[in-house]
Amino acid sequence: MSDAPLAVTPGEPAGVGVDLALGLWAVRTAETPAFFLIDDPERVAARARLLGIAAALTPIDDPREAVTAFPNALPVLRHAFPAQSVPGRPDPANGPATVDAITRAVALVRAGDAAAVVTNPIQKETLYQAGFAHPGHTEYLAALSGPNVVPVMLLASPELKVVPVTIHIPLAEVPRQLTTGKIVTTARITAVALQRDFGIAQPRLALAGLNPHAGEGGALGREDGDIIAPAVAALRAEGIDARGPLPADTLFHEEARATYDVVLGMYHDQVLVPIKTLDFWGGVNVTLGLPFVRTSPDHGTALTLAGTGKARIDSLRAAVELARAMSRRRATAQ
Ligand SMILES: NC(=O)C1=CN([C@@H]2O[C@H](COP(=O)(O)OP(=O)(O)OC[C@H]3O[C@@H](n4cnc5c(N)ncnc54)[C@H](O)[C@@H]3O)[C@@H](O)[C@H]2O)C=CC1
Ligand SMILES: NCC(=O)COP(=O)(O)O
Repeated sequence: MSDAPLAVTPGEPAGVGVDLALGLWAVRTAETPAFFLIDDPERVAARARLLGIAAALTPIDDPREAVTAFPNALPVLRHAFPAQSVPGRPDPANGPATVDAITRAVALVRAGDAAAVVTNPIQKETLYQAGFAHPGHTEYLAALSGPNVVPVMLLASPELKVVPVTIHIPLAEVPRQLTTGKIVTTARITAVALQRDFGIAQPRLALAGLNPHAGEGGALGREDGDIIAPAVAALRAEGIDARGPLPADTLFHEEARATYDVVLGMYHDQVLVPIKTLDFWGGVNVTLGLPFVRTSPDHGTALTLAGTGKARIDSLRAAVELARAMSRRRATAQ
């Protein structure tokens, strides 16, 4: 299935997702992986006109038509949204259809009609208002995949790979939710994925401390010694090349980056700030631990840019290319 088309979701209809899909298709080359967008063809055509993109669209009902159509027109798998989508103005009325597009993409990849899922950004607050009960794609995709699936968020760029052990929770909750078991499970899934999906035979994992100076021997916080150090010991006992807890402030400069393949950080901003600072455009969000490949741009809905033509396609392009590479690698390994 590695050369099946990629299923691209629209994300927030009032955001930049559709602009990016149109923009990427418009600058496609022979090397661009074929993809189809799950969306309303009329809505996509209207956005193309607004953007001044002379994109040909092919409405499709069967994703298998996408590969043949792609060189000549952007294949759009028909998907209805109940409310008009005004760029920059999310409407919770479109929330269920936004989530349904993700659900459809997963069903298609699991049926073998798509090689991977590439999601455009969702406006999380708007989906919460519409009743969406998951923090984001990561947890929703895991829920769609089965009861025992533990998802791990990886942000990957040529410069750096990072994994937040805790993801979308309030900062005050981090010390409460951080456990040795959670760190070990996250690290195991990460190590397996770096081998399988990125071809790194012996991945080197650097685990950041939670507190300043990794706790300074307990004087600046006890979690580093009590929770993270035992996780590192357990991982090393299993043969995983893990180091830490390491002070986070000196973990991301160039020489430090040469000493590991991935950093596991203890909370979202500890690792997303460095990667988005180093490489906002080349970064890709990947969900590890799923029975299929899922990638996404690392940025959000960029509401103020929707419909303006100013949104950069780079991160979606990187997400599409990484999805293709990962799905090919998995197919070859089977
Ligand atoms: N995978 C997903 O579904 C993600 C969703 N989000 C959601 O996106 C919404 C907005 O989040 P923000 O924190 O404002 O982040 P954001 O990434 O949408 O915007 C941050 C800044 O980057 C700029 N930017 C983002 N994408 C760009 C692009 N393609 N080209 C040029 N400039 C771009 C924006 O204009 C803004 O100045 C939130 O609801 C958040 O939850 C955020 C990250 C990932
Ligand atoms: N900050 C990363 C992010 O929001 C991505 O979340 P998800 O929707 O991919 O789970």
